[in-house]
Amino acid sequence: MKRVELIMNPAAGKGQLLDLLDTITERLQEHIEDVRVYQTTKPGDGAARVKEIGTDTDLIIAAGGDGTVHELVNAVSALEKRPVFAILPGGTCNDFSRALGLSQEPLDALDQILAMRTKVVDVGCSSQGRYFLNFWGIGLITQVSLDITSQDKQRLGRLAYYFSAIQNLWEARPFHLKVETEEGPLFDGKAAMMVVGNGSFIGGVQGFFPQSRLDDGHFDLLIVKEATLEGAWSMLVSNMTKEWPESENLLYSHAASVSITASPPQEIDCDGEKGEFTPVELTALRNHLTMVVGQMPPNP
Ligand SMILES: Nc1ncnc2c1ncn2[C@@H]1O[C@H](COP(=O)(O)OP(=O)(O)OP(=O)(O)O)[C@@H](O)[C@H]1O
Repeated sequence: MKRVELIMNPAAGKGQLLDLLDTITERLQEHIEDVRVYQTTKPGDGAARVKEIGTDTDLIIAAGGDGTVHELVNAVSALEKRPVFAILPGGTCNDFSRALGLSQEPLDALDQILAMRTKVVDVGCSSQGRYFLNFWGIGLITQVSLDITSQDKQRLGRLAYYFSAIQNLWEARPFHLKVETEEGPLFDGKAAMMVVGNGSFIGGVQGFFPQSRLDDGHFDLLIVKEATLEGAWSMLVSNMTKEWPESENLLYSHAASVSITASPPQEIDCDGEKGEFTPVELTALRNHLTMVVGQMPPNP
């Protein structure tokens, strides 16, 4: 490993990575010949930096929260020849870094990065031109995250997501959902939420897809027909037991590609980014990125 580019969002989290930047840079320089550090100043900066350096680096380290990782993954995934990609977690949830078994302590995660154990992982891709590592969702999941302000996140951290989820259960706005996969029609009916998982963590927990694999070329699909406490409870239990939740109200499946339409059109939450609407087609790009891992649990 000769050339490393650390791209850091100094505004992520509570600025915890910025406080450690000197230590992080020194440690990298002890092990790597050519270390370049780039601090973003606004959204879009990190992606522009990736385009600028292109393949002129062996490793890109995305230092920040899920928003920073999402922006950089979108830039790196679009490259023909992609450098190894690592995450230095510095946000509230840090979902994909958890799925990769990386420590949530930045300096411990840095040691794991320097150990350079890697794994090829799938990346989700939408017909709207967006790549994603963690999840794509509509319905309740979008409502939950729309209701969380950045002050809530600063104050309550991951708890903000739980409070918002409980609040939104009572206000779920059902819609008509039609889903087809490469195997044919999967669902046509009333739904409160659909989540397509690439990684196993969403909002810092493994409640939706406890047995997900990162390299099987398939998404995990979850359709919640009605938002009920019973469904929420079975997901909570599955988070603890790591078994699939069982409920007539929930439909689980796997697919390599999926086509989704909703009426009325639904606002999408894709790895925490909002603003796009259904209809959409999603494809799991098998083994699209090589990523640095920490302690990975054995495959289910
Ligand atoms: N210097 C900057 N100032 C403000 N925003 C920035 C800057 N650099 C990048 N951004 C944008 O900030 C957004 C949020 O970043 P990120 O998600 O990493 O932090 P966070 O919101 O604190 O973490 P989390 O999402 O895990 O709570 C990203 O979409 C990113 O594009």
